[in-house]
Amino acid sequence: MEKPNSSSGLTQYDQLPKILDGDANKSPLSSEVDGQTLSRKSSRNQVLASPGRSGNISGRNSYIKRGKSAQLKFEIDDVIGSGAALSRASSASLGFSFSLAGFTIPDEISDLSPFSEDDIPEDIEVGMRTKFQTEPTLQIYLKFTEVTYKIITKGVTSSEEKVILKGINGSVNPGEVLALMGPSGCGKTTLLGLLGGRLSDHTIGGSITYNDQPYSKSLKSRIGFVTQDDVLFPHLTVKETITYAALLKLPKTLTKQAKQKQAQDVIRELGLERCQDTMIGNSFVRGVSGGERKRVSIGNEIIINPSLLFLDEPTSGLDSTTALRIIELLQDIAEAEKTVITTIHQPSSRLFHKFDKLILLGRGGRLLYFGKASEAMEYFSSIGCSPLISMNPAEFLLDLANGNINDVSLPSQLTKQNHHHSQTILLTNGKPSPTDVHEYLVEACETNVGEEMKRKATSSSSSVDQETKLSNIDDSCLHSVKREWGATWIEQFTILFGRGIKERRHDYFSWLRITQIVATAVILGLLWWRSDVHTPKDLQNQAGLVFFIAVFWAFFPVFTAIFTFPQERAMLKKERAADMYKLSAYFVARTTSDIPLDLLLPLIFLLIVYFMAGLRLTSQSFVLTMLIVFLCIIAAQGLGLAIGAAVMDLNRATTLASVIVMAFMLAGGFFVKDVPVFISWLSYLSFNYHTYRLVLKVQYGHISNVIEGIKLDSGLKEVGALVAMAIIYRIMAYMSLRRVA
Ligand SMILES: Nc1ncnc2c1ncn2[C@@H]1O[C@H](COP(=O)(O)OP(=O)(O)OP(=O)(O)O)[C@@H](O)[C@H]1O
Repeated sequence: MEKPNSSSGLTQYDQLPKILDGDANKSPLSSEVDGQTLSRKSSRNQVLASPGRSGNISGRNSYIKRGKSAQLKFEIDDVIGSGAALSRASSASLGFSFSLAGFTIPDEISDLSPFSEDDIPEDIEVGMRTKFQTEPTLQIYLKFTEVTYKIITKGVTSSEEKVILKGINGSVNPGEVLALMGPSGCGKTTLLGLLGGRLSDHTIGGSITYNDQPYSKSLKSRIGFVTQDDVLFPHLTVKETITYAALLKLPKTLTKQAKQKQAQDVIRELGLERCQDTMIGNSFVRGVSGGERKRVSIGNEIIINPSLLFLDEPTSGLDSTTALRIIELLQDIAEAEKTVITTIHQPSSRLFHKFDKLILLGRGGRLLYFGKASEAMEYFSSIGCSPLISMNPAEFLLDLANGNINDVSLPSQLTKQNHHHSQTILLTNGKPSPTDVHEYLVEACETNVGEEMKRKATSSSSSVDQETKLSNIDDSCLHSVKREWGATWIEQFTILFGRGIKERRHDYFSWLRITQIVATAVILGLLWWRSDVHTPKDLQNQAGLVFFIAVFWAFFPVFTAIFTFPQERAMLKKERAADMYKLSAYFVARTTSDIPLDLLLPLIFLLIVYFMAGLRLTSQSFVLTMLIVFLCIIAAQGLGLAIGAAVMDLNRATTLASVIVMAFMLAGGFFVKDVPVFISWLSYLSFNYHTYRLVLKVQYGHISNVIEGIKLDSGLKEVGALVAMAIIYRIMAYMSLRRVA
């Protein structure tokens, strides 16, 4: 969308009365008609009339009611009055079809008389379309020139350089939606990541600027980045997800209530009210639909009112109607002067016409087109490439980018060139090879229009620069070095702690898990039913149970804790990239939020086993045994966390953990009484060893100082060792985590 009314400096709200008061010819709607194209705002008015899109612009409904008839009439007049302009119109919503011969207008549309008040669905009268994030935000224009990106893949003997992107130029202004299109593997996601500041290393070439300044960390809080896979907690509801994002991301100056209200506003704006109490879900848990999940991901990002919004294939896997809703949503967001950049795989014709600008990438990350989406077909036609049959423009462009030229007419010089070089160039049915076509398109883009594009990119950015200055928004904050956290450390900790408990309550209190613990406890209770320690043999028998308890409550937490960081890696990276919280706050919250839940199950376990098996029946012994088991769990959790954070891969982590845990168990003092000196250090590292000794002391310390060949002392050394393990393993886990986030 070209910037409407840029010189007027009016906000969209300010403009609305003008439009609706019938001054249609001077309205932004008409001012956006650029050459042969209809503006997005113009086409958006079609959407206004579609049922189901309600929102609230309280206080402005009177304008809307007054003007809607004129507005819609204006729209139809515009559409019918300009044949070429139809290419920009929201054709599908009116039932237009695109073909080589041009657009055809269905009879029922051409017969339309102007709309009357009665034609407007009720819900539109009530609320009209949602306005997005109308609070002023720093307008950012993004410009990139000659962007290149290489990766170096290291083999066993040599390393190889691979060019992912080469010579990419473009720009995008506030209020515009730029689509990145191209065949799979052409580098769309990579380009998006580069523009969004998500990729940074020395192999990046060219220049990427934000209001003519390079990327700085302070931009993080102004960028929303929606990844291709929705990174959301499956067990949180829609409302919880967006509210937690609001609490963590919105500035400290807002109260908790204000943040919650903002979350509720976003839920409403995104039309998620009906499913706000539904869990997000995943492949195991039934949750919201794919389209709703995508909207939640978008909501998570727009909650901060970002100036720049990046989206990686937001319509993938969605049906065409849902995909259309998502793209309309992006338009709504852009209209609030945000800069929106999205990759898109294979948009339908309807979707394609909704983008303002387009970048078409070819194989090897080469630029084939940058410009207005509505002018792409015209451009390719001007260089001699047109579809031979009726097809969706996006399909045609992707065919060209993929080298599929079966239904494409090509310029004569390309065919002639083949005749001259028939020895070297493969011909397919008299057509040039896809590689030649690709080269031709790249060269055409570079030589014929590359310079023009660069010039346009520069001129449009400077015009926005001018506007940005006019808007009186201080952009010095764009380049401040200091990070702005949305909450204090303590608040971050509290929010993350609460979120952790909510997300995992289902795991911990799943009936499966409780059944597992209760069943194990009952089996142990039955096997050691009312055991006593009257004889050394009985004592040896019961010591077996004590050792089992020490092993069981070490294995269990290690293998649970291993999953903690690898499972949340994507979420952690995403949230840290957005500077949502300090790593230390996340780490402490994440590791402590498991503790209450992890301590409840052993309590249930011990209550069953202790009394069934007839362990020492004094309240002091029970409490001490319980505390020792708790300490063992906390130490073992530390090891699990450290392994998970160091390896960050579940397969490798579980393999490593099983070896370590088995070694600790064998060195625990039950199986091998006299551990050889050269490996005796292993016993001191084993939490099983310390736990076993402590429980032996509590249970049988009153009988003898030597139990099962183990000399029992005060137990302080063992307690110290377990406490040290709990701390040291956690420090190791934190250090490992710093590498990845
Ligand atoms: N870290 C990496 N290591 C090796 N290859 C990489 C890396 N990152 C990207 N690539 C390669 O770069 C190319 C572009 O990847 P990218 O994900 O950007 O493509 P894409 O256009 O988004 O693909 P798709 O549409 O299938 O998602 C691919 O060939 C990919 O294999």
